[in-house]
Amino acid sequence: MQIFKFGGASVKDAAAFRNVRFIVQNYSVPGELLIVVSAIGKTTNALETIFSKAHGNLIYEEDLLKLKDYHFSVASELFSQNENRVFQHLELLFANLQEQLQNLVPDKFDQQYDQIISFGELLASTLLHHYLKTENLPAVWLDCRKYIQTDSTWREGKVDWTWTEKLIQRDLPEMLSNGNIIVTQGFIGGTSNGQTTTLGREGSDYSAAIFAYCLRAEKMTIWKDVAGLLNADPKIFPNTVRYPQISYQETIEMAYYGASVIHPKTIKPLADRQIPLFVKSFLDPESEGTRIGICPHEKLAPAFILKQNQCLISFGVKDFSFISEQNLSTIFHVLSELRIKINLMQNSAISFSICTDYDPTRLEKLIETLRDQFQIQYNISLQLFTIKNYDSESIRNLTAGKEILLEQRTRNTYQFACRA
Ligand SMILES: Nc1ncnc2c1ncn2[C@@H]1O[C@H](COP(=O)(O)OP(=O)(O)O)[C@@H](O)[C@H]1O
Ligand SMILES: N[C@@H](CC(=O)OP(=O)(O)O)C(=O)O
Repeated sequence: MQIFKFGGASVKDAAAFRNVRFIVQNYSVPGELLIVVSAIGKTTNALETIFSKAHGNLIYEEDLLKLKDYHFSVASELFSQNENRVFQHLELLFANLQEQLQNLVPDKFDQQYDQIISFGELLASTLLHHYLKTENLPAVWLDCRKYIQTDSTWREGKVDWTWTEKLIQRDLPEMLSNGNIIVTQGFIGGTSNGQTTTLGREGSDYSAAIFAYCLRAEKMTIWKDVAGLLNADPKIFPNTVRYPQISYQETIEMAYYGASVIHPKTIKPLADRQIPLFVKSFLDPESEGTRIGICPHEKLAPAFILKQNQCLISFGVKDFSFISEQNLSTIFHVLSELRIKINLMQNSAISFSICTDYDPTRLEKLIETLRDQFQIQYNISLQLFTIKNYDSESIRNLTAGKEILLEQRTRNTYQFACRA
């Protein structure tokens, strides 16, 4: 059996849904397919805006209506009005969403975030399930919150692998053996007491990998708007090249450094069970794409990765002592408590610097906690560039004209933070 994952871009309108149906019909067999789908288009961003407005007691009704219109306009193009079960389902979901938005309480921000933001995937999977059925495909809708079990680390639920695998193995092989195509949600999971969690933004690739792992799938395909895994994001860098095949190791590093085409957590479950991952274009499904798996280490074209909106923080010692392991341990402890992830770090005799994603709330807490012990300085609005498998020409071309604040080079990887 295999797993298909369709992201927001591949289900952004009615034509995109028709294309998904074409791919399902032509590249899979009923009884051997589980589909993971993300929220349509930019729905998750829209839900984040609605949630933060509702939480701040601001007017959000217009945004909610726009989101509802978007879903109903896609539905109206796909379904005739008299075939109304899908419309009822969408109405119910929006009524539920509205009710939850009206009952937010001031604390529990992250917990409530998950309950609200998860509606995107519930809506998208409802649309896709009904649409495939209308097209005479044997689709069944699966509530993945009953299968992907997580702890209650809101916004980044940690998967309970043993329990998740047990539940999936208990029910899904039988559902598939009855000839069904399972349609489920990406990005979301559930706790043992029935609360919804999310797995981290852009986490649907990871959801698909969880299902692939637990079902010991033969392969998994993520359908994207690009020709495969390229050596850079074509929206940012000109003249990209596609990797026809690439190892898990190389891919996991690219994802870690910020290649947003694959969620960084996706690779490990697949590599653990040696399940190949295909990145293919939903715009040109016949084309070869990229195969990620066990493969010989060839010399790869340099890969260019850009992380935007970075913050460079420097911790200086206040007396004339050096940065010690004791200091570092204090800093790391606070970073871990605040869930601040380090993208790059470097120390000198009297200071320690890190580059992280800019999050004003977390930064404020960090400074508040450590200001008595360290002199803290920071710069925001920075870019972090990484070149994997660099050569001197790629470094020269990329750094030209940039004001570099921090740089680092290992045998295979060159990184620098600079002003945007
Ligand atoms: N190395 C890369 N190769 C291909 N695409 C990349 C790469 N790095 C970033 N991207 C971007 O990833 C996008 C696809 O990922 P994403 O938007 O998350 O898809 P979806 O939300 O549909 O799953 C591409 O449109 C491209 O702009
Ligand atoms: N909808 C979620 C999860 C996701 O992975 O979406 P996509 O597959 O469109 O990147 C998000 O936008 O974060």
